[in-house]
Amino acid sequence: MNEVKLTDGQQALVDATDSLFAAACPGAGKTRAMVARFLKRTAEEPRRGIALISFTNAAVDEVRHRCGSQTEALRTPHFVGTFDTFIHRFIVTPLYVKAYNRKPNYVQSWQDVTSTSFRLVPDLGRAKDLEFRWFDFEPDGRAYLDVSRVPKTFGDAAVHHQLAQRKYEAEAKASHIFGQLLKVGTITCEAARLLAAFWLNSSEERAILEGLLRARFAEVIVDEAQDCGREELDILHFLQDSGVRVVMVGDLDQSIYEFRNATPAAVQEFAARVPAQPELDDNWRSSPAICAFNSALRSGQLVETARGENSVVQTPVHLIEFSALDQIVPAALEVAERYKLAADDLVVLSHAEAHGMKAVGVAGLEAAGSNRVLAIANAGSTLRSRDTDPKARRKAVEQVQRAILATLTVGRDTQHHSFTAVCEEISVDPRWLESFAVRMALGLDAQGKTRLDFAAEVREFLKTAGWGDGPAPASSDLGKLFKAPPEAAWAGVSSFGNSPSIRYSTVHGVKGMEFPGVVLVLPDRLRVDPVTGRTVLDDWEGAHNTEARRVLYVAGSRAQELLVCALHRKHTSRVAALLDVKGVPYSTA
Ligand SMILES: Nc1ncnc2c1ncn2[C@@H]1O[C@H](COP(=O)(O)OP(=O)(O)OP(=O)(O)O)[C@@H](O)[C@H]1O
Repeated sequence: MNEVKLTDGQQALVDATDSLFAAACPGAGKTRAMVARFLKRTAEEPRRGIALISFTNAAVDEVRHRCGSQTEALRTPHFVGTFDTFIHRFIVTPLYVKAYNRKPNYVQSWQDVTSTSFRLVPDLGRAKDLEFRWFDFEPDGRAYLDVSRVPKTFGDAAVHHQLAQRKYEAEAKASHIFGQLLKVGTITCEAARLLAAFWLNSSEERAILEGLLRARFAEVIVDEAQDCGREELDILHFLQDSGVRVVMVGDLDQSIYEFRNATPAAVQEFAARVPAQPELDDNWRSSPAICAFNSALRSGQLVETARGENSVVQTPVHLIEFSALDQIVPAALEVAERYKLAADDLVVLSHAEAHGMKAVGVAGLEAAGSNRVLAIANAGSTLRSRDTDPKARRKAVEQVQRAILATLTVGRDTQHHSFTAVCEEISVDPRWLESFAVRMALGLDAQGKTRLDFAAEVREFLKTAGWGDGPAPASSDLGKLFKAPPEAAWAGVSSFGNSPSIRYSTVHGVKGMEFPGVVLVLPDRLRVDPVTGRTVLDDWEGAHNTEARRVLYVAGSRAQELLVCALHRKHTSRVAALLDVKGVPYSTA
């Protein structure tokens, strides 16, 4: 087992006997403390379980890893998993089985189910498909179209106007599809949350669940509790009311999932009502200048102190100015060099992926559109490049899997079914499909080939591949499904080979992670909030606690030794003035 030394503050979280909400600064060792508590509590509770809930699979993997050899703690009755899995397994599945007499099949998102892209009849003209994610659903399945989510690319002004006019029709259709999905048991995370909320409102179902959960769990620990949305808070309330101890730890300023209903105000309100609210203000990750930067962006009173090995690092925050995004990396590398940091130590972070990508010189994947041949070319180069992040790799493989699945389901009605359900229906092992997709993507190299040649190669590969015991595609379908991509899109393929010399990610993609150096990009045009009319710098200057501001805080607080703010020249003086006021040590040299 790992020898873990805890500070007094961390130990207090481990030993607490009441429900609590601990507010912690970045790098406070939240996960370390929560894992220590989980291991202690699982050893103490022989019969009932302890649940440790995180929000992402990456966080769950990290917790599992940190449990080391103590695998007893990972077995039933205990639980380590995401909030979604908890909701599925312990709330929705038992009640769904009772209501429908069959097991539900969970999928990640609406996009995994074909029928959630649909068209109206008669059609809206030259428009793309309508998408489920533009709708909000009520627990009873009623749908509401949020026109602000309909992208400009959906169609021209006339099409948008028509959609607004036929809003009720679109909502009725979405609602109908939702009902179909529920009936066949295809449930997304979002639908599961709705169902959970629906059932928690019924006293009969509540009584059933209360009995089940109280018998099963003594305690539920929630890491990164700031990410709780309304539904999760309702569930935690319910658990508390059912006599289950609830232990939460989080940093409200790292709440960056407003699009998922996570609002720090609601979490704060919840926190104020739990019996204990300890604070952790020692930052074990970052240098004093980075801690000062964090405190300058924080909304609450907490002031953090650098405590770890980087507390002796004197490096100020560096401001570098650019007028074009491709100037950032050379300037950042030059600063890094002064502190003996290399390209590998750095990550470029931006709110929108496109800015980070452009800064490091990567061609956009979205160019792939819906052309399968292009998706396969893309996937090959993504997998071959050492530097692409795991999410991009997974996305690329998924696109290839979809392309293969399309060849095996020609003429079948798969639209209401998830990826896994389709595999099941045509007897294809999802793991086989994944490895086939990877083999195919790596086996075909688009570099230096014409679009027509490469498309022919893809068809040939599929024609001659070993399909094992499973179904094989009909060669007559291959020509239709694997057409050569348009010339303009193919031109991007030639730049695939140039892998970036420096990592990049969105801020959302690096939550919970840490890097020796962070390069935080503030581009030319900052997003203007449609409601407040303010940009992130307006928010910072006006002391408005908004998500845009918290995104900056999450980004900066990932840095251990060096934080470089890469600012479009329009913003330099404003940021410098803010750092002056807040007393953050910085350099523009
Ligand atoms: N008591 C401690 N002594 C030494 N190092 C520690 C201690 N606690 C945590 N650390 C180290 O500090 C760093 C930050 O810890 P961790 O990532 O768990 O923090 P966190 O609170 O989850 O951060 P964030 O919320 O910002 O993602 C890690 O490198 C961790 O190993």
